[in-house]
Amino acid sequence: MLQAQLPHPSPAPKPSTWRERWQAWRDGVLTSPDFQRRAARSWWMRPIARQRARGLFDLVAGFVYSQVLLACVRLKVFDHLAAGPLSAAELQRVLDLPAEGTERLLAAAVALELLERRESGGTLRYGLGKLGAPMVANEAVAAMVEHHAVLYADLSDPVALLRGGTAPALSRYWAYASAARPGELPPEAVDEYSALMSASQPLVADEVLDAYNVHGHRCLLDVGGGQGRFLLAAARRSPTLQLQLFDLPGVVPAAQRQFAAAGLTSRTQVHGGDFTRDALPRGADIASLIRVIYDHPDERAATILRAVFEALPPGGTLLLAEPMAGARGAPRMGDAYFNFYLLAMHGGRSRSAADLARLVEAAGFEAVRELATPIPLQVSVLVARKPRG
Ligand SMILES: C[S@@+](CC[C@H](N)C(=O)[O-])C[C@H]1O[C@@H](n2cnc3c(N)ncnc32)[C@H](O)[C@@H]1O
Repeated sequence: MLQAQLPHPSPAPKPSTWRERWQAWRDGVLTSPDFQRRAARSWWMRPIARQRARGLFDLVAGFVYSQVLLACVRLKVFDHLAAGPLSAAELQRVLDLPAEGTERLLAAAVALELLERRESGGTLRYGLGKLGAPMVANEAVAAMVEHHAVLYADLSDPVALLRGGTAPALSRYWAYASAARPGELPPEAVDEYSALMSASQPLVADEVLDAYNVHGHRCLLDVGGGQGRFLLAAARRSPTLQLQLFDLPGVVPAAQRQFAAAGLTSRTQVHGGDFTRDALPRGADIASLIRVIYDHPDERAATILRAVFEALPPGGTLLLAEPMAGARGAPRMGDAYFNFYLLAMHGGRSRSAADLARLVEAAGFEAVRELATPIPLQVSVLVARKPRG
């Protein structure tokens, strides 16, 4: 029905260059059912045809795969197998599932390489697969997997989301993203996302701190530092480093509790405020923005970067880390995943390292460079300097 209301696109312009003519010919060939049938039957084209069919099927079935992982996380399947493989009957008992549900889950998890079938002495057991093994006691990924229930609910009508005008649950979850005055949000509005960020911070902190050595610095200001997990990791690397955290007032009590529990209160200053309105604390020679800028549209991102610039002394260092579009080996992460996630969240943008470098330079920084991280899918890093003169 809706289809009938869509305007017809105007006819495409005739291809004029050799490249456009070749692309038009290729589109015609690849969309032809006759070609697809012949490709699947030809011995030399079959591997390509199968690979494409598999790729397309994976896109169609992606949600099911995610839910298999969610079931494994909720049932703590990976943790149950951490001590060694178990039979289906043993797993059925610990998972408290009916026999058929157990068999189906195990078959799906094996197909997705989360688990592995292992036979020995005529007994079939299930052990950790190559994708399941890193999930053992992995609080960070488990928290993200659980969190995706909110995102997937918002994505149930992706066209409505793209058209705007919906009220995605994710934008309520990240209360600051659409609040007129985020500085007035109470702890109840920020606690849930802050706990998620804190739980997932181990995916990021070591990558960033391996890429950039904070040892030579005196004081690190983490802007939008949440509950302080990144600063705690930095403090472990550099025992003399002074720590400053700036985040919304609602986040401050939880951050203070974390520093007190780690015995770091005397090395730490925690400041509450709104980085789009308030000045940031002075005194640090390095400031970090970890998973902060991608939450915000360009104008607000520029305001935050200028606030950081103002807070640093001449020669001060900016450390900016977040997942970036176009990251090496992870083309889908920025342009597909974060692009839609940030749309549902409201107003953020997945940016490439080059886009971020332009924003950083526009705020006044110089000598912007990208540092290599082992897993750019998780985080990429830029460093820049405030001019000395
Ligand atoms: C995506 S979280 C990242 C938290 C932390 N840096 C990390 O990587 O775990 C963004 C952080 O920015 C903070 N934030 C958002 N808007 C803010 C504002 N206007 N002023 C100060 N902090 C803000 C949030 O409270 C949150 O802690």
